[in-house]
Amino acid sequence: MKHHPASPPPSRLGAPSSLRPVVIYAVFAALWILFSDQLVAMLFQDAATLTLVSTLKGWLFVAVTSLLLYGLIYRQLDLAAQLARREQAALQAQADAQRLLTEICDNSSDAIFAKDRQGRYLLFSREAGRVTGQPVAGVLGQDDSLLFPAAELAAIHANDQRVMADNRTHTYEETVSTVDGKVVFLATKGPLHDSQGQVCGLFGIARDITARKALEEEQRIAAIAFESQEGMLLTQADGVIMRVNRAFSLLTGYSAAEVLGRTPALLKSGRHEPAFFDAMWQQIREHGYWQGELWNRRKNGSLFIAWLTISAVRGEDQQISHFVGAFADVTSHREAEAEIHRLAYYDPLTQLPNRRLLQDRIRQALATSQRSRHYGALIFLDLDHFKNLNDTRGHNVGDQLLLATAQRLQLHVRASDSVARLGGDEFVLLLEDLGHAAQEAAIQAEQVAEKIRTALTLPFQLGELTFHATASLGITLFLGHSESAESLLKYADVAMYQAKTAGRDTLRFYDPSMQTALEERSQLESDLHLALADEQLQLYYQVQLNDQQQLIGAEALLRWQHPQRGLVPPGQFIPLAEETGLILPIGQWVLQQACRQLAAWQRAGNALQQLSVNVSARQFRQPDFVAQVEDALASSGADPTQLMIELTESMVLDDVEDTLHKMQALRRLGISFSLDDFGTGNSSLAYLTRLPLDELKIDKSFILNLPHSRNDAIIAQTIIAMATGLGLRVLAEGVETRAQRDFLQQHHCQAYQGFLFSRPLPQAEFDQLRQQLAAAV
Ligand SMILES: Nc1nc2c(ncn2[C@@H]2O[C@H](COP(=O)(O)O[C@H]3[C@@H](O)[C@H](n4cnc5c(=O)[nH]c(N)nc54)O[C@@H]3COP(=O)(O)O)[C@@H](O)[C@H]2O)c(=O)[nH]1
Repeated sequence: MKHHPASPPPSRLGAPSSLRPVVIYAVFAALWILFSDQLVAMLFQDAATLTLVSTLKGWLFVAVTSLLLYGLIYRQLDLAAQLARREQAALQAQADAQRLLTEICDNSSDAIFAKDRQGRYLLFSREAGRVTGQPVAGVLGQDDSLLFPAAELAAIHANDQRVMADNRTHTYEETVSTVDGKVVFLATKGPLHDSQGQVCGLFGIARDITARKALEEEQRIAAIAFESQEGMLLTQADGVIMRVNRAFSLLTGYSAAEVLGRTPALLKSGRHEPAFFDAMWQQIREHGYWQGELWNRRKNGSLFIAWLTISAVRGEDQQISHFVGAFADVTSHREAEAEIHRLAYYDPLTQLPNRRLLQDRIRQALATSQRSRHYGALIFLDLDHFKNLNDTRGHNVGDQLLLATAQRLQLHVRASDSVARLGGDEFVLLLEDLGHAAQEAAIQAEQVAEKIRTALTLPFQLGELTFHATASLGITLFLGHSESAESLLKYADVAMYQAKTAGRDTLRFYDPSMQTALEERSQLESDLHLALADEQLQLYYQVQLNDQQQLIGAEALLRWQHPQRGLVPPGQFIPLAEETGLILPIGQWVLQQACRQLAAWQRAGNALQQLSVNVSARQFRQPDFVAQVEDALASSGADPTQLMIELTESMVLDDVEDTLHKMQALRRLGISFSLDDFGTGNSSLAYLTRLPLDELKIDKSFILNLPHSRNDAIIAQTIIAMATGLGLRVLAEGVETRAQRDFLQQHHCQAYQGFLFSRPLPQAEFDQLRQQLAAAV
């Protein structure tokens, strides 16, 4: 760049040009004085000298005048030259400034531009041309529609207008499409003015801040992410905590100030071995990452399970510079999962494995047995008469027995064996590793089963109740995969039923023939469901006589007229009905039918003195049993005094208070009571005196061997004496022979029932018998 000095060039005369005319005139004046005529005349007397002086004076005048003229002309010429030089310098400065501007524009990494009021480009820098992909020359005089899509023009235009309207500089972020894609510019735009100071356009300097914006966005997202729901902590490479988020404080109870400068070791729960952390850090060092669950301790000491991710952050030198930890409290998830697992695989009452888990364990045991060729065994256990306890004492007491049973079972198996509860009173034991030989395995399984059977006979203390339980057990052996888990369970179940059939409180091994019996039982059960609806049930009547052979009443006995099997005796289906709960509708039907028959006889003028009806424990324990009886009497119109309800000793003893309460209520209606099967239970004189009984029935097992059996004879006599003493009528059932009847009569038995007089008969035949008996009197 050239330098243009502001001062003019030095004078050739050696003096400043402004002094030059003064000097000239000063010299002239001096010389003029010197050569004045008077002075010359005074100084020089001769003419020649005077002429010479006069001539010199003339020449001097000419020289001075010429010099003066020359000075004037020179001065004018010098001024013109100066002016020309100044103009030249100004033009040069202008050109320099233009070139400077162009150079700045073209070398700037920012896009620089200027537009007129109409938005036409006046200036467009090289960078502006590059990003828009347009030649600079082609853009000048054009507006933005040449450069940007229509959708982007409005914002640019609005910004431009604002700058011009405000007449001041503004900075905008403008996002436009360029050859580099969408680019965010930080555009500084200011007004341009014309010579009158009017806004005539605008200039702009636009800087590409796309990368910076992206970085800012990343940082913003990272900041949001850091403040997420997950606990976050950032540590130095040495583990010292540098930063934690709010969720960290919420989850751990530690404020940021409390943990900064410390290490995450302050969260240690003490539940993990050092090896756990060694493995964790080794993985982070090798893979830069670890994810998993660990127990942590909050500030308040409580523990929680954290699902933790640790990521190593490496610097440019690839060395770990930081660690980022993110964790969520998954304690409730894990608890819920554990609860779901517990519910899915464990019995909620006893916490023993349930059927699902047992089946799984059996499958595993089969696989183990397949490999080892060692036998295993399944023992299926069912408590005897558990339903009675449940029905009579309530579910709470029943549950206590199940819990106590579960505990005893666990005491008598090895840790490697499994005890499961399938439901109700059914338990299964899975024994493994019983040796190579079947016989040896059977002996071992039997020993365990026997030990358990014996253990269960020891009294259970259920609250205030001392309870004696027994159980029936079925055993099946297995070796390898010869049978499926389901089949084995079925076999053990079948064997258990065999044990029940054999009189309970015993054990049986599985025999394939048992399966048939089980299937029959299950068929019977489904048939029984239909029996009521299809009116296959009937009441038979068995006469009861006094010692004068006179009819004093009858017992209603249930029969099932099965379409294929014929007449099914109650001994075969009443226990099944009790187990399935069908006894409730069946028992209700019996009551109603008995009352209807009593009323029919009454209406026919053939009233029966008394009709005994059997009631099951489950039926009697129903809270609305009294109402059911009332309903049967009311709907039939039967006389309550003709109805006698037979209860058993065990029923009465199960809950004496409830029994008493119901008996008293029924007694108020006029109903009488007979105590059935007397002598077979825990005969207790104490309760006999408390209950509103009318009759004792000596169980037929004591009659069967009379009069020969001395024991039975004594028992029968005692019962008769006791009943008489209590003012109760005594009835002997199962009287089949005259000898029995005679013996009983000798000992003052008052009433009799048995095949000697008649079998239970259908109503029509019973009516005929009654007529015959009446005629005989
Ligand atoms: N809950 C209900 N139980 C009922 C009902 N009907 C009957 N039962 C009970 O079923 C058991 C078997 O009854 P059943 O096969 O009818 O046997 C009764 C008589 O047939 C039988 N009996 C009568 N005389 C003799 C005899 O001389 N010898 C002999 N071997 N058996 C004889 O005794 C049974 C009557 O017993 P009990 O009821 O104890 O008086 C039985 O337990 C019935 O209770 C019902 O409707 N509901």
